[in-house]
Amino acid sequence: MAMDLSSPYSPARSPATLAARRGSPHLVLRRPRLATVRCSVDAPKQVQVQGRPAAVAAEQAPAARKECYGVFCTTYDLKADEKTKSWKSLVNVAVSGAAGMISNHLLFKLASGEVFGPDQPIALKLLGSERSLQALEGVAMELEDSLYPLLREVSIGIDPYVVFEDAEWALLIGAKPRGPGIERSALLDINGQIFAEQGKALDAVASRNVKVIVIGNPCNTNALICLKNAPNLPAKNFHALTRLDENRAKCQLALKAGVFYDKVSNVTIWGNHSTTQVPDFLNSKINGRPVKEVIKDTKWLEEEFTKTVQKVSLCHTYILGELKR
Ligand SMILES: NC(=O)c1ccc[n+]([C@@H]2O[C@H](COP(=O)([O-])OP(=O)(O)OC[C@H]3O[C@@H](n4cnc5c(N)ncnc54)[C@H](O)[C@@H]3O)[C@@H](O)[C@H]2O)c1
Ligand SMILES: O=C(O)C[C@H](O)C(=O)O
Repeated sequence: MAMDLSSPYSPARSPATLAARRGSPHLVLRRPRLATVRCSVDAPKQVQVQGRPAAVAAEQAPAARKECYGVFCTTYDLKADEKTKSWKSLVNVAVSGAAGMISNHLLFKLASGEVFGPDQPIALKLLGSERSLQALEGVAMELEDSLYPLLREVSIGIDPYVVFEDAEWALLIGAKPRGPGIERSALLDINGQIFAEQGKALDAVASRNVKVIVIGNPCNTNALICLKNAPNLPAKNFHALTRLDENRAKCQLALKAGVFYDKVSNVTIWGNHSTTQVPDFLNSKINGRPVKEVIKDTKWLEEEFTKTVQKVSLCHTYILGELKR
């Protein structure tokens, strides 16, 4: 199967390309509350927009209309018996910050079956910000062009109360990322508000057993904020993606010892995902032996190792920031 893994910042999603694809010299994007893009033998026919055949539009009462576009609108010409019999029932997965960099990696893994399995059809509900809506439409188009068999439905929107409806998974990535010289703690105010609102929205409209994974930083604090704003959902369903620092510490120890990282174990990070964190080399092991027995350079362990793990993300963030430009 051919896949398009191009970057969200590639020319494929430039306004000019989007406009050309729409057959208009200027891209005039409507601002729908929720636009639905369907790919399903089961999907009801959807209203066509922007230069697409309008035949199905007449079949729907105005009240039932939802915006959509592209090949999903016309419903694939698949016969129901082509649908794999062993497939599970459709799972609704909401992703926020869907036009951003992290999502651009994740969405295609979700759509391909890499995350939920090759027998798990998926409906993607993509939440963007007002500012990112145009890029979000580009993301939907790239998903559309990838023709993933498991991807049965894509919807995009900017209202969490609409996008999170019936979500069984909510992968919350959308947040203001750090810029050069900015610490994560400085983002707490603005990102805290985002996660308070999204917690309320999940509480109101998501599946009662929705699993929430917070990625947007500071992710552990944001997860707590989200959880506290969703008192009707099980607290055990809220998680924060905090493994990154452990992986970074493992990687640094492996590099210094000249071993592959599977030989490094028992690594713990004390403190928050910030420049005050303490990566614990005292209890870590390499090939089952205490790190200090393998890495004799105590100065490196006590100074450079800690600073590198604390700061490495800044370096990555700058590089990725450069790539975005
Ligand atoms: N936990 C981790 O391991 C980990 C790893 C990498 C990045 N991150 C965090 O993930 C977040 C996203 O990073 P990125 O590089 O994709 O940033 P990005 O700027 O490329 O994308 C963020 C997207 O979120 C959108 N957005 C902002 N507010 C929103 C809202 N209220 N609702 C929906 N969408 C909104 C923005 O418009 C943008 O498109 C950052 O907070 C970053 O620090 C976490
Ligand atoms: O630094 C960030 O905020 C993004 C990510 O969590 C990282 O550490 O690289």
